[in-house]
This record gives sequence, structure tokens and C-alpha cells, in this order.
Amino acid sequence: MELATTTIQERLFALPTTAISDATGGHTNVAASIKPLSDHFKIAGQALTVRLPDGENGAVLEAISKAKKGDILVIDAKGNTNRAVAGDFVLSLAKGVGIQGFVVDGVIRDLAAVRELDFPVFSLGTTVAAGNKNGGGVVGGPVSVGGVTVHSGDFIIGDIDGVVVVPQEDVEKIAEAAEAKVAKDEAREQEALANGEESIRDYLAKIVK
Ligand SMILES: O=C([O-])CC(=O)C(=O)O
Repeated sequence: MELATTTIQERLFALPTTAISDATGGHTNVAASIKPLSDHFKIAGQALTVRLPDGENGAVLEAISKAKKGDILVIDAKGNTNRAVAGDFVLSLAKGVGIQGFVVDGVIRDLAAVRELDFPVFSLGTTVAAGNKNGGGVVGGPVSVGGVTVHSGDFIIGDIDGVVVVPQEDVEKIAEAAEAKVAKDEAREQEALANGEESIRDYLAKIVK
């Protein structure tokens, strides 16, 4: 009989970003200004990084062509909010080759169509303007996104609360600590809330001296 094995990606996908933040100490939390463009967007996978010159987006296509299935494109657009790194067409290409989502220190456009496409994008927001196509940019090098350095291969987890980064070498340890935190939170909730006001008062009496 073959045993089902849970991959690290599946374990991360099952965890809330909040528990991962608790496990990392929050040192690699992406700035809160980078938000999911739909509340239900959830991602967990490995980064393929892209660094763009100001206002440009040509290298995004290069990254889409190089990405492995399940990768998350992590795009350093230096916080530029005037020009889109992608719109619904480019995001459809990304979804079509199996990319899992985008995390962008910048903006996209065509939000209505992107929501329709149901492709997870975490960004500073949207703009109406296309990116310039003069070339330049680096795929696969270190980037800075929302104040956090990301290398290709690092793990990225995003949900309604935001985006966290887990360096590749720490992922087993952090997943384990985050799972333990979830279990601890569940036990606390059970203890405090199991029996309405009575258990809440018992819980508070133990904590508040
Ligand atoms: O060309 C662009 O800058 C992006 C765009 O509009 C799309 O992907 O639909």
C-alpha cells in the first residue's frame, strides 16, 4: 500500500499566515500595504523573482516562460503605482502555464477581469496605465518586496491577512512551529470558549492577576 505523503507546500497551504508570522517572529512579513485583490485569494509555494526597472514590465513575460508549475512570481517594481506590471492578458498567460499567483511591490490593472479569472494577485493595488516595454529587468536574482528580501526558491504564503516569506532553508522548522502554534491556539480557544461566559471568566481569572 502506498502511503499518502503531505508535501511541504500542502502543509504551508493549510496554515494561516498569522501562525507562520508567529513562528518566524514576523521578521519576514511583507509590508501590510501589499494586499490580496480578492479576500479569498490564498497562495503557498516557491518564489520565482523578478526585478523591474521603474515603470517597465517586459521581464514579467520572461519569468512566465521560465516558471515551474506552482511557482509564485514575486515582482519587485520598487513600489511604483503608476504603471501596471501586468493586466488580465499577462495574468491569463501566467495562470495558463500553471503559475500559482503574483506578489507585487507595485500594481496591476484590469481588476474586474482578474477577479473573474480567479488568479491570486497580492499587490499595492491597481492602476489604469500599462507598463512600458523598453526592456530590462532581472529574473531569478534577489529582490526586495514590501521591505523583505526574497530569493528564488523561498516559500511565499499569502492570504486575507497579507503575505509572509519563509527562507527555503528554514521551511521545515517554521512549518512545524506554525503547526504547533495552530494546535496551541485551538486548545486555548477550546478552554476559554467551550462553556460560554463561565469558561471565559475562568480563563481570564487565570491570566489577569
Ligand atoms: O500590456 C500590459 O502592460 C499588461 C496588460 O495590459 C495585460 O496584460 O492585459
